[in-house]
Amino acid sequence: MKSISERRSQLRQQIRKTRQNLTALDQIRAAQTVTQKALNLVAERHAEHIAVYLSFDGEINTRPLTEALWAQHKNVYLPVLHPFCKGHMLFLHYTPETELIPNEFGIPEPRLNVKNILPIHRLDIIFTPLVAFDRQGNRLGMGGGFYDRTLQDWHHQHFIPVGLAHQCQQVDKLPTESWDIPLFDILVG
Ligand SMILES: Nc1nc2c(c(=O)[nH]1)N(C=O)[C@@H](CNc1ccc(C(=O)N[C@@H](CCC(=O)O)C(=O)O)cc1)CN2
Ligand SMILES: Nc1ncnc2c1ncn2[C@@H]1O[C@H](COP(=O)(O)OP(=O)(O)OP(=O)(O)O)[C@@H](O)[C@H]1O
Repeated sequence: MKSISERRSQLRQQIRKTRQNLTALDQIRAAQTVTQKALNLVAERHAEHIAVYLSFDGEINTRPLTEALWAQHKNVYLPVLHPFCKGHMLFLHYTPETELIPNEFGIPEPRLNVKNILPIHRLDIIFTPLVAFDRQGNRLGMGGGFYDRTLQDWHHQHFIPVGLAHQCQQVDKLPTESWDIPLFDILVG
């Protein structure tokens, strides 16, 4: 019998490969569907401060959503790896003028500037990347535990965490760890 962590890393590899193999047309359609669902949720929650992420590795493309949010004069934020608190993230204001520099994983992020940090408790929605999810709303990420740490205890906070995913990322039941807390919702494209 394989350990939970072995099963999680095997699943991570398998679904990342499937996701990377989606066609350009699949990607465009999925992003359109998810953008519409996300904008509906933003309106329903009267959300003003919204965290997104810059997509890579076949993740749902958040660019159309980001541009729609800017057009609605919403405040948009991106995760930035914490410079010395290993495994933690900060959320920085993101505008079309924001200068981006690649982090240690090659994902572009805003240059760290204390003036642009928004404390997590002021966010209304955190749109969350994920590799795999199940019907219960559990998520499996890239394996760094970054979002796990940010989202722990979210029921006692103001924001809601909402995953964005392709249909092919759904599994029957994820092998979960003690720190996994189901998301508020997962929008599927
Ligand atoms: N778009 C996006 N941004 C994000 C995340 C994400 O999942 N998606 N993260 C969500 O947590 C954080 C970054 N987490 C990551 C964790 C591992 C790897 C990665 O590529 N790992 C390599 C091996 C490790 C290495 O190169 O040091 C791999 O798996 O091949 C990338 C991002 C913050 N920003
Ligand atoms: N709430 C937490 N507090 C402390 N450590 C944690 C927490 N959540 C996860 N970790 C640590 O982070 C590591 C990676 O966790 P896991 O495999 O669940 O990441 P993931 O959900 O795939 O990644 P991510 O959240 O970055 O997308 C684990 O080995 C675990 O020790």
